[in-house]
Amino acid sequence: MTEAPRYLALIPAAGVGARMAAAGPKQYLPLAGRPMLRHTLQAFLDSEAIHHIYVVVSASDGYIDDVVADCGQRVTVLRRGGATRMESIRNGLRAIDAAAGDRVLVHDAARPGLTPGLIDKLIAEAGLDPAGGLLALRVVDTVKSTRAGKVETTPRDGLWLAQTPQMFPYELLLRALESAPDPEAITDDASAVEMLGLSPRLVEGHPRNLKVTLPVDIGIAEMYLKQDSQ
Ligand SMILES: Nc1ccn([C@@H]2O[C@H](COP(=O)(O)OP(=O)(O)OP(=O)(O)O)[C@@H](O)[C@H]2O)c(=O)n1
Ligand SMILES: C[C@](O)(CO)[C@H](O)COP(=O)(O)O
Repeated sequence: MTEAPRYLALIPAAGVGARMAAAGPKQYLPLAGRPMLRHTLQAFLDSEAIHHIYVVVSASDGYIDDVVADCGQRVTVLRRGGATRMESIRNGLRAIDAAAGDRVLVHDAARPGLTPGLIDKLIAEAGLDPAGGLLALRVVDTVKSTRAGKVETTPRDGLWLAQTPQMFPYELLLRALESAPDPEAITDDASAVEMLGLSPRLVEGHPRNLKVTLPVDIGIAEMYLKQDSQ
């Protein structure tokens, strides 16, 4: 009988938040009374499917110890952040205690609206898929392109916006990131896996799982997080 895989979370949290332009890294901004990253961690702590949680931060990070102080033994901090998201993830994958069949769920620290329900849905629908899977949203607006030097409309049918978590067998993700022709140009983990000719499964996500990127996103994320505490 084949054993069920272990599910490990890997949270890249070594960015500087240039587009947020706050006084410090955006993953530590207070949202509904807690640092953003603490909300993100809570979704994984509340999912019984998650065996262990790894957080990748920069070597000089001065905030993380306070944030994980009450998280217990299921959280490990890796001070191995790189210059790009992909580099931070690659460094993290090389450092975690993972076996061949384990699945790794990579999730942005900057998506604090994730819920245990969304994690469990991703695992239920794609947990055993050999090509992995990710949460994503169907495009609901009309899409314009200016790439050809003029305005063109691209049919939205079949277009999705990638969210995280993005989940893959450990060995596959590491191989994909180590063999990608230009890993620094890749903006999500699934792209690296697609370059190996595989087709990760798309699982319908939720708007509350937005990536907090610009100052305007703070209020939206807080609205969802405050709803949870009512
Ligand atoms: N060198 C980097 C860059 C990003 N990230 C992480 O990757 C996630 C998604 O990246 P993004 O939202 O782009 O965050 P930043 O890189 O911090 O933002 P910006 O691009 O505006 O600087 C974030 O949780 C961020 O902390 C990381 O671990 N290491
Ligand atoms: C991985 C990601 O969250 C998918 O939407 C996103 O691409 C990462 O953020 P970035 O701003 O593109 O680095």
